[in-house]
Amino acid sequence: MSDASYRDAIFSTPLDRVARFSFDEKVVACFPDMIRRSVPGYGQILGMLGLIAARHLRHGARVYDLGCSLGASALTLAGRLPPDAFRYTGVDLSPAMVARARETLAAECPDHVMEVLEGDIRTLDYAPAGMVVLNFTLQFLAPEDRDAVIERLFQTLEPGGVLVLSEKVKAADEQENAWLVERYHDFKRANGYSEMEISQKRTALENVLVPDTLAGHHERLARAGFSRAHTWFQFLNFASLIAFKDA
Ligand SMILES: C[S@@+](CC[C@H](N)C(=O)[O-])C[C@H]1O[C@@H](n2cnc3c(N)ncnc32)[C@H](O)[C@@H]1O
Ligand SMILES: O=C(O)C(=O)C[C@]1(C(=O)O)C=C[C@@H](O)C=C1
Repeated sequence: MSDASYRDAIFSTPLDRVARFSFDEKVVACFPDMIRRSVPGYGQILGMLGLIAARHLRHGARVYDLGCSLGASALTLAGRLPPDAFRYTGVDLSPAMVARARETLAAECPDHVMEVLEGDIRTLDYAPAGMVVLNFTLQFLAPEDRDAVIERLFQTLEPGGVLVLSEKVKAADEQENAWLVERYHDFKRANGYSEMEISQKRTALENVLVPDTLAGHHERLARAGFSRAHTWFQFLNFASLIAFKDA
């Protein structure tokens, strides 16, 4: 994957009009670099997926990775679990992402059962699954569509199944939120992004990536039927939750 991946310079020159952020070919070409430099804890969250699957996934069960982008979660799972331990189904709306994910997975994990579907996670016809990964994807759905997707995922999970939900979050307290966002921008500066890149990306993501509060996520999971959910990771304004369906 790294061979054909470029440094993210998408917002490095001044733009007359900053377009809405979209997962097009330009983003696909630099996505591994973009997400690593833009999401605090991304590598750690990915690394834990294999350990969580090793503990919670029924042997041979299906794993859905919704908004799978280039299939990074599939690569981590394949690095931890043998081929017969799970069947992977990645789903993404972006044709460019799907094409690259298919190439990568065929080349890197030829012995694992890996499929990547081009589709919308709001309307997909789901098959029963032991684990669902929703890493930095729910935040891109219109807020009014989120409840129905989480309810659908609850129904899709087998008894004893788990949902891993990672998201950019906002703090309910205004001052706390401002502090987190400022330090997040420091994090981006430290990772080599300029003021112009930070500000143009922020404009491009306005009304496209709409974060919920952590409490909002927990309430939605409870409404959908999950009996328990924990926040197991937080780094600045990025967090990951695990939700359990009763066995
Ligand atoms: C930030 S990326 C996810 C990163 C990825 N999960 C990872 O860990 O590398 C969000 C992805 O969600 C996809 N996406 C957005 N809305 C979607 C939808 N309604 N159905 C399917 N995929 C969607 C985008 O195309 C994009 O690839
Ligand atoms: O750059 C930002 O401000 C982000 O919120 C990072 C973020 C995300 O959280 O999904 C936004 C878009 C890209 O997909 C990669 C990372």
